[in-house]
Amino acid sequence: MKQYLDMCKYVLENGENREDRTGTGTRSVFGYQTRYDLRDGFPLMTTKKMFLRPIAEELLWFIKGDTNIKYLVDRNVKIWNEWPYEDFKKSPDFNGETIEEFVEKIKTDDEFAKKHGDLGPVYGAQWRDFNYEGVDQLAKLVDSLTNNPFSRRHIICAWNPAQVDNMALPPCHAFLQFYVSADKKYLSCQLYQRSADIFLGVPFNIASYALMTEMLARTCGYEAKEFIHTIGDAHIYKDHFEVVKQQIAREPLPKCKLVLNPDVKSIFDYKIEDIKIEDYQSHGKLVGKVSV
Ligand SMILES: Nc1nc(=O)c2c([nH]1)NC[C@@H]1CN(c3ccc(C(=O)N[C@@H](CCC(=O)O)C(=O)O)cc3)CN21
Ligand SMILES: O=c1ccn([C@H]2C[C@H](O)[C@@H](COP(=O)(O)O)O2)c(=O)[nH]1
Repeated sequence: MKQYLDMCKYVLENGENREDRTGTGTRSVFGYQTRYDLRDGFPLMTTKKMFLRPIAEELLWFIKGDTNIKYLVDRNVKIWNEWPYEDFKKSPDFNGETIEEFVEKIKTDDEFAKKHGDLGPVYGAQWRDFNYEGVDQLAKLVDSLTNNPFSRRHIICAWNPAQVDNMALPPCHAFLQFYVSADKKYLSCQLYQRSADIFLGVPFNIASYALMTEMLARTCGYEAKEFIHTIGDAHIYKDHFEVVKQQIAREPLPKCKLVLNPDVKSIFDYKIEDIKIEDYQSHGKLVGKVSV
């Protein structure tokens, strides 16, 4: 995906060096947009090795309306573990446990998971029960896509100013809008992401929303067309500069194919085994530290 590599280059060459909340330091550009055509393949990064499973599990977790990492931990998805662990370290229950011990306790002790595994009212809560007031944005979206295709209000908003201070991490991919083509054949999705970790987060975010667009398209009677990714603070962490340069030097390979179980008729019914990719070719893995 050349668009992604162009963005990496653009930020390295034109970004400003900035301090950031995590203390790592970034190079950053404000405002950047990329478009991915979903008709010619699925946009899973090919210039480093990726796995769709953690991305799909995280999306199913959002769709369920779940906000506790237990669901992810039980499925060996590690991407959210650091955040509740940081909170746990500050709690009176903390006894010097390592993150591995913390994760093991989440897996085996339900009471512990309930108390220390929740991220607060993050994505899942806002999507399915906005402000804990019963507003199911995802169900409303499915209804409007099905019954009012040309609406300009096909929106899901995860940014909730009233609850943002109670979240382990305020939403990054915050505002989503969908668009049905004039011939009612295609569905496109645009995401506004306020803050984007270009090396670690963005490849996840692109694949996640491309997958969600495909799932919505197929269950609402459309074909997925485009994913448009609009970013506010587009940044590369300083400790990712070298791996990003390595990645830019790699030639993108042909995109893989997404295979969704055609028997699933509702976005709420997908299970992990209904989601597969075929013909995925990639360069080798590239590793970078996550700034917490
Ligand atoms: N600094 C930062 N960057 C992020 O991308 C990010 C956050 N924080 N906080 C919340 C979530 C968690 N996300 C993450 C966290 C870790 C990986 C990561 O380590 N990815 C590895 C593979 C990990 C795996 O498959 O288990 C990678 O190579 O992409 C990716 C996204 C995205 N978000
Ligand atoms: O889906 C995600 C979630 C998070 N990120 C990145 C963007 C930033 O680097 C951090 C969040 O820090 P803030 O100080 O709250 O902006 O996580 C991402 O890229 N994608």
